Amino acid sequence: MGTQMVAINPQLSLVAAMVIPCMSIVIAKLGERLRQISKEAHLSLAMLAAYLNDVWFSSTQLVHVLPSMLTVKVNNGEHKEMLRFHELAFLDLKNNLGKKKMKALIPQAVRTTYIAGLVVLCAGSVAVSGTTFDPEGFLSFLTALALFVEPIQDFGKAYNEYKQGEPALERIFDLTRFIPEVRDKPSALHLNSVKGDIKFHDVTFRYVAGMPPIVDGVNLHIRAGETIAIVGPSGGGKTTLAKLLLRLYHPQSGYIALDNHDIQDIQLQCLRTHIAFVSQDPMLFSGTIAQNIAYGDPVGDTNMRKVENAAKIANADEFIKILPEGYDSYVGQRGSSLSGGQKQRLSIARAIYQNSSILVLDEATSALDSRSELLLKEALMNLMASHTVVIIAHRLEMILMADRIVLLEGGKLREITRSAFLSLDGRFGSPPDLLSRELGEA
Ligand SMILES: Nc1ncnc2c1ncn2[C@@H]1O[C@H](COP(=O)(O)OP(=O)(O)OP(=O)(O)O)[C@@H](O)[C@H]1O
Repeated sequence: MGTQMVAINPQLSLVAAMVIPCMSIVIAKLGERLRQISKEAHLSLAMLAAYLNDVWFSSTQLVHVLPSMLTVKVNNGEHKEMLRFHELAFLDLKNNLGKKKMKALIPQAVRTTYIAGLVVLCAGSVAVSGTTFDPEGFLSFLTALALFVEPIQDFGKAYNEYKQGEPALERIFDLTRFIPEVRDKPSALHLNSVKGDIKFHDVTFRYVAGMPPIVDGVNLHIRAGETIAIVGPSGGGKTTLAKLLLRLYHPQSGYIALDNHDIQDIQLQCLRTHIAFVSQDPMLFSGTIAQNIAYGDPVGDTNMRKVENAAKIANADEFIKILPEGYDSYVGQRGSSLSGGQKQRLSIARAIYQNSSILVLDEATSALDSRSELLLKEALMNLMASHTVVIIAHRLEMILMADRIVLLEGGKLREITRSAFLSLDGRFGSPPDLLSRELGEA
């Protein structure tokens, strides 16, 4: 088409060619604007989705109430939430409308720029050269030009589609390029079994650079098969110690050894297989009770015999059995159909199912009633004989089960005797009258 145009009118062809760079600049500028608008639209949609996920969960027929909705209701936050929803939905609507408008505007703006540029340049060159106007030749030239311009416009459209999708692409690349801070060394060890001997060597850790350390030069030896209780003020760093053991973070100095191997030299997956962790916030996933208990199964299987055994030890069996579908009952999103104590018992059952050499219980019984805790305590007594157990607790019943008690305060760790702990006057545990009674029993 280009050669035909040159044959019809070389002068006008040159002028038309000169408009193409102008058009490219317009496409690039508008494309950049579309990219920005698309990014804002992606962000507002993500914010709306995160908000809906946090507060609401829509099923096909109903809007189910999530635990977060309980907080909204008891704090009379319905009106505030409605406003927040409207604000986010409106922002999303505004950004998406802006994107659609921009997409509709770009082809028109490109065409207008091209025609206007062409008219100006043609008129200018005709005026300057004084060439006589040939309507037939000009018409043939325009026809050839229209056909020539079509692929350029298609390119413009494709470029804008790309610009529109670029923010999403950037996000995907950000995720795929993300390199976790804690990762396996190429020569990391795989340990088939561990005894459960744990040593913290002068471990110092802070979450934020420049802030005082949460854990400051901690030394601790937990022998295989021993049960140790970590006590201390709320926010003192007890959970952080467990997270360091699980290699969720790296200490800034010092190291932790498992069976005399620095945990940084052990394969991450292997390390976490040997440590069962029950968090203070029992986290259940959408799925059945059996699937939740068998979540940590090394081969991704659900061994029903092991599931039922773990549930019995965790004293969860009796409430599971009376559910209409027993172990096949769905727990709802984040276990929303279960009570706090039931969720806690399922988390404990999950840890027992894992059958690791080390069991870390982080406030694992805080939501249990006295009877359930007593039953669980008996079960744990049996487990303690063959496992290394770390108990992070405020409840005296749990603390006094340990062979040793360590106090973490101001980042420093020190071992204390039972009587020294009890003389702390219930600062980090149950009230003093209960402490005295327990001391008598102990
Ligand atoms: N991811 C994080 N980023 C920054 N600071 C954190 C993070 N996690 C915990 N912290 C801070 O570290 C400190 C210790 O938290 P940690 O959860 O270890 O305390 P804890 O002794 O287990 O408390 P509690 O008894 O209340 O459970 C707290 O001040 C907490 O705010």
